[in-house]
Amino acid sequence: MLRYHQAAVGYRGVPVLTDVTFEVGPGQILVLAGPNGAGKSTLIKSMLGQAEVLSGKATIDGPTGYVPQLGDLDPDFPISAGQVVLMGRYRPRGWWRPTSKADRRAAATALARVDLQERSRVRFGLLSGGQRQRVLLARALASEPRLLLLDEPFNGVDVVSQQAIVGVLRELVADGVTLVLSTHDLGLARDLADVVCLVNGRQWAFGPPSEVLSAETLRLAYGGHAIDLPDGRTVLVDP
Ligand SMILES: Nc1ncnc2c1ncn2[C@@H]1O[C@H](COP(=O)(O)OP(=O)(O)OP(=O)(O)O)[C@@H](O)[C@H]1O
Repeated sequence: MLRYHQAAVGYRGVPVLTDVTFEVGPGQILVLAGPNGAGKSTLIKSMLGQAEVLSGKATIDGPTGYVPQLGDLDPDFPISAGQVVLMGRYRPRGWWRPTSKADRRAAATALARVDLQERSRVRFGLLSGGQRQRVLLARALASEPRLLLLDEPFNGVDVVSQQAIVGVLRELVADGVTLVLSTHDLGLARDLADVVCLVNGRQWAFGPPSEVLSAETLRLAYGGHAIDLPDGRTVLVDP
């Protein structure tokens, strides 16, 4: 479904993240973990063709859905929740064609799946952070992806929305959809991941969470900064 081999990714020829080697199969959850600025978003963007694969090899099997970071969007954009979700039909339909009944049905089903059907006409920017994130998830679902990429999906998200999102993600993997999810929350990484890719400028480890999220590997990858351990503690580690 998704395979990177000794890849370097970055922008305009300059690498941001190197030594990326991993493999994820259908119905698996890959968590990209690492501190702020580690290159997690860049790795996700490389899967979308929005960042460059500068060397090595990347194989991506679509169709691919994308849930961007909430902060990347302008909440003042005058568009309703339902219209945002309908945008997810651009690719399957062709953006130049008018929306069909089937598109509108698919969008309504996606919005219902994240439990926001009654908010369809509400302006996107008036929803809470958690609700906006669920709308963005619904937009990605409307495109019927087999590979779903989520960039920090729980940032600025309330507990109710986080639970709703996790519930949908678990249904998706049960249907064989592959998930790639970035987070700097190591507890969340441990809870959700089948496999974890730990990055910070380069890939430091890849494998099951029990191996990758060990204190020793984290110390190496984080290089002596404050880290949130998977058991909920935050510790300061010397460089
Ligand atoms: N479009 C871009 N062009 C050039 N450099 C960029 C671009 N976007 C990000 N970078 C740089 O790439 C590095 C990694 O950023 P990235 O957003 O991938 O990290 P991250 O792990 O997702 O961090 P965060 O958790 O803060 O989102 C940063 O130094 C950033 O300045």
